Amino acid sequence: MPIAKTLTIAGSDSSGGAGIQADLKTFQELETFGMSAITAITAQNTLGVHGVYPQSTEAIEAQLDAVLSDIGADGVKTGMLFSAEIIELVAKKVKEYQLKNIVVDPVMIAKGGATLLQQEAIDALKEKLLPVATVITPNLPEAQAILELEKEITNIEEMEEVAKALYELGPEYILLKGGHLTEGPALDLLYDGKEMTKYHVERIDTKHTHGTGCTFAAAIAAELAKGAEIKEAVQVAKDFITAAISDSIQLGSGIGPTNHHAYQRSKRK
Ligand SMILES: Nc1ncnc2c1ncn2[C@@H]1O[C@H](COP(=O)(O)OP(=O)(O)O)[C@@H](O)[C@H]1O
Ligand SMILES: Cc1ncc(COP(=O)(O)OP(=O)(O)O)c(N)n1
Repeated sequence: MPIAKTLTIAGSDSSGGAGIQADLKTFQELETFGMSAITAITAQNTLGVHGVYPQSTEAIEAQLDAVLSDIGADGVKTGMLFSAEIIELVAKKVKEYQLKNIVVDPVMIAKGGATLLQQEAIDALKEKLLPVATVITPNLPEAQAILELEKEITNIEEMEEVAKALYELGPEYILLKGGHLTEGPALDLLYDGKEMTKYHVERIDTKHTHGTGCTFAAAIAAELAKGAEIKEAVQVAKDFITAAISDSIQLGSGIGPTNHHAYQRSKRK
């Protein structure tokens, strides 16, 4: 069987734990052929984001056209898109190349607080990209920003209401991540317009969770690209990220990255 082709459209994280680097490691570990279009370069380490250098829409379009006109993609993950112009370009390319299996991780703010999506780009995200997404993977603060909610989302009942409201914006599926809940298990909700499916694992006691959202979304894209159904793709991604967090790596003096190789290693035991 030919190898499934996966494309990440995201920002570069120089420290290797999040962004393009996390996505490519995940694509590789899940036995797909990973490719990239870099939207922004970040100077980043375990202590935070020290600089953000967005690429021109010309450079991003050239990367996308080069890859998609020749090789194509069976699954796509979008991460840090930074501006309304970049979001509009990506939405245009999704339509132009009739891309399938689009996982939109609506990255907005890094754990250290740095802005990875301009505030004024949220409308473009809602109007242009969410309607063409197969699945969106917001964390709780991102869901709150998209829906312009004043109050924080704090429990499973509120998460269910939020998933339903996000579904009205047009994606085929909503995967609402509950990593930011302050107590209880690490719980995520998948909503398909009818049914809520819950994925939960015991919360792992570690501060080294840099890049968890990127890794999780990239794993979903890889599994969809290989032909998995959505529930199965999310289950593999949940197992992948749980193994990666369980075996997270203490590098630098801040929030370290997860271990992208842990899932394959645990399967071999
Ligand atoms: N401490 C933890 N233990 C186990 N799973 C976690 C932990 N923190 C996050 N997760 C899981 O990692 C994935 C990414 O979630 P989250 O941290 O909410 O995203 P983001 O990195 O976008 O903020 C989700 O499946 C979430 O449930
Ligand atoms: C270049 C880049 N893209 C995305 C992120 C955010 O990644 P995420 O998985 O949400 O992890 P944290 O920033 O929350 O650790 C990033 N930091 N850099």
